[in-house]
Amino acid sequence: MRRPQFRVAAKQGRLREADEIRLLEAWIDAGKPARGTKPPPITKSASAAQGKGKGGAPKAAGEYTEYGACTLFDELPLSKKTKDGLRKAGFKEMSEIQRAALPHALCGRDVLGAAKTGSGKTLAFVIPALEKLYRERWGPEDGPGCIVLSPNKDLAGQIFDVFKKVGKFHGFSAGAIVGNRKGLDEEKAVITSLNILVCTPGRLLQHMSETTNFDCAQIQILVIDEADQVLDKKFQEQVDNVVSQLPRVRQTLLFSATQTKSVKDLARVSLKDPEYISVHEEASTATPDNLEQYAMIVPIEQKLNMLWSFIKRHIDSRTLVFLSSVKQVKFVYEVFKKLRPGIPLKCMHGRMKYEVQQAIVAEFKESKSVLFSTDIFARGLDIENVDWVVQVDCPENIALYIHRVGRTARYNKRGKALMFICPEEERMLEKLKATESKIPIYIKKPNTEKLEQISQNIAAVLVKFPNLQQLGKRAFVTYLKSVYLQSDKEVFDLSRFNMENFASYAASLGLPVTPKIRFVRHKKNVPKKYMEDINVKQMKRSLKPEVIEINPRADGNLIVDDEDDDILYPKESKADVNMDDGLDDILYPKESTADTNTEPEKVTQYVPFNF
Ligand SMILES: Nc1ncnc2c1ncn2[C@@H]1O[C@H](COP(=O)(O)OP(=O)(O)OP(=O)(O)O)[C@@H](O)[C@H]1O
Repeated sequence: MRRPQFRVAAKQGRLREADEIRLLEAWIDAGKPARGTKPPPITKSASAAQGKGKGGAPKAAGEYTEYGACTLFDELPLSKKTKDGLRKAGFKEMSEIQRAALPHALCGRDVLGAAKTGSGKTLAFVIPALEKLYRERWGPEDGPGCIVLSPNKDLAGQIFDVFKKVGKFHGFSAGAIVGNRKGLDEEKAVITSLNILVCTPGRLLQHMSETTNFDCAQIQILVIDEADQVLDKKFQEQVDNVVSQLPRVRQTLLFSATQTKSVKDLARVSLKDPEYISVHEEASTATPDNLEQYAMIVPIEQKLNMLWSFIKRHIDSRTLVFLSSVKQVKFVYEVFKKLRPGIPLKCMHGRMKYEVQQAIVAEFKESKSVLFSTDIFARGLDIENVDWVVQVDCPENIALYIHRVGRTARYNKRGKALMFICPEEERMLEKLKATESKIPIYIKKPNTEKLEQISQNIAAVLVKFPNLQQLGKRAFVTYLKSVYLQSDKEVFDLSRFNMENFASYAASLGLPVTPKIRFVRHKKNVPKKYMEDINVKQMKRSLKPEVIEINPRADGNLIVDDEDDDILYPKESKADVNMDDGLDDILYPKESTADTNTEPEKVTQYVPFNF
């Protein structure tokens, strides 16, 4: 039994909170910015005026200041607990997006926020979420009050970490739902009691339909990070289903560096009279100012040589390398590791267990190294001091380019980005260089004298490690598949490559022969035996069994016949092979045990946390 003095202290604490909430509510109401307004530019005199009646805390009882103009977190109408959390985490001055979005979000308005990568959008929604629940006096017994949707579990984990830091002194329970299917039961046991849930739409929906007593009818605030991606067609069904189960009266905040402008998308989440906040709309570039961007025309068969030479010449850098498929990431990582470039190598992709990914990110943060990754980490991943982002494979579109390069030059730091572009995909370069794209990218000529040729060395590695040969073959096939499945045919068109390109690309991967791939078209739901194999004749005629011939019909499905189950039947509209919707182990077959870079599986699920 609690001793009386504890009860007295608890009661006094509650009363103090109630007083604070009353004061905050009055302050928020009295000083709220007019709709559609932006904060004034920061000038020295404006800064000095803070706290003296312009944007500081209330001067006297009943007298409130406008907070739309302030520059410091301390000057906002925030609870002491949030201010203490911010101070402890080292956040003092607001970034542009925070200055612009927080005053509107704090007074309960819906916000559609856009700002460059690395500009601090996370705090622009974490703070209002904490404050909303605090002012509503949300308690553990009230269940879920805030949902944050993120496109993948890694980003969910990262957002959760920010909640943990800033919400340290609050009493909410929160969790990032980041586990695999095995952890579902464990999640079910706690999810109903979490106040703040950070998760992917797929996993949330799964709980909505399978977890007894999991009720989101009281949700006060819905946040969608990377909103353009989460509202994209890949998540459409899931998001619509989730939103249909949330109350209509709620606050909604959408953020992204490349924001959706589609009215239809916005209608789907029923934004009410939202504030459109795009702090960098007038900026001359869509990418961070401190980012140097280069592109290099590199033939497909020279990409690995170029990558290797780059790594060897940047052994004192922290470099993030993007490749287009899991198989490529694994292959390049394994082979380069065997060739010992003189800098630690790591690899990361969406099929790894969450804890393994976390450990790899932590190691990458610690030491100068090269991290090979799929696009699962193109968005949101916040690692300080990444020196270089290298895109070995062409990004699917301009938005993806912006997010990939945005992994460096974060929050006023400097950074560099380099993209390899095959001559066959040069159209992408034109698109990036177009005035409206606002991407200052410079063409760099490859220095062929310094280019190390490593195909022979890779071939030797493959002889020594036959399982890598299989992996190389799969990397080859999945690369072609990823190009084939891209929707932008102006950029991605396999027919622009010729047989020699493919043969030398295979040789550059150290493969003794070009893998035999047949692209077969067939009508939907037509049994395999009736499929029209258009290439057999051509292949026989040319007597080249490794012929790759592509001749898809507009409505045709693609079959890659290489006896590799998980690439045999690519999902069409859900073409992103790296997409993580929280259901990865349902969508994709388990990896074979030959996967050498994943640690033993642990059952990971949620990471609940009581603030
Ligand atoms: N006011 C601030 N003062 C100091 N550092 C900040 C501030 N706001 C954010 N940061 C830091 O800036 C970095 C980038 O922030 P954040 O990840 O929120 O960017 P973002 O805009 O969401 O980027 P992306 O679009 O790539 O997801 C983080 O390390 C964060 O801690």
